[in-house]
Amino acid sequence: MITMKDIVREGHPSLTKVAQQVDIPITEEEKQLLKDMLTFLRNSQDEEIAKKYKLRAGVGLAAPQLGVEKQMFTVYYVDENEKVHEYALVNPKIVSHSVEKTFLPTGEGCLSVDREIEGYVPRYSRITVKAFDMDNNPVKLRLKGYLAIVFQHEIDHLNGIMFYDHINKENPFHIPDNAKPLD
Ligand SMILES: O=C(O)C[C@@H](Cc1ccccc1)[C@H](O)SCc1ccccc1
Ligand code: NI
Repeated sequence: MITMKDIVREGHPSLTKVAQQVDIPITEEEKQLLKDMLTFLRNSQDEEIAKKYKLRAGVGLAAPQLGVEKQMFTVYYVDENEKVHEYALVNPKIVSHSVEKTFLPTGEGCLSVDREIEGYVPRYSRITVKAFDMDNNPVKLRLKGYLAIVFQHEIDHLNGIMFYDHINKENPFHIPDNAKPLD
């Protein structure tokens, strides 16, 4: 079972490298890792399990955060309509995006960052992502809102980019002209 000790922290080289493309079809070992990563996210959002194993809540996890420099990530969260958004994807590419940007008014955090870093993280409001799922099927996803933000945070991890790399250094709370806070 993945716990916080398996998650690498700032300073670990995996977090600032471009991860390797994964050969398709993926191996059984890679498929099992994706399943284990999804289980971590579900566990991290379960009050009892998270308390028992001291897990920080997470809605996304990328393989480089486990020191595995492969283009793989998972997302798991339940939205306000109780809809489960669960993804385990390989070799994702943002193939198109809106000009318009958005940001979380509360800023972002990261399971690999053990400190609060304030400031707005501009993200594309809408993205189209092409990837492969864990059964080697090609997928094309059109995303907006919070899910689009989570995907961009995770895909950044596959390219060695941390959320704070997007924060304006002169004014962390600078709002770009074409950006609107996520409602
Ligand atoms: O470190 C990670 O990649 C997981 C992040 C992903 C994330 C952070 C900010 C904005 C979008 C995605 C964690 O989920 S941060 C902790 C968290 C937990 C529940 C809800 C929101 C953020
Ligand atoms: Ni992160």
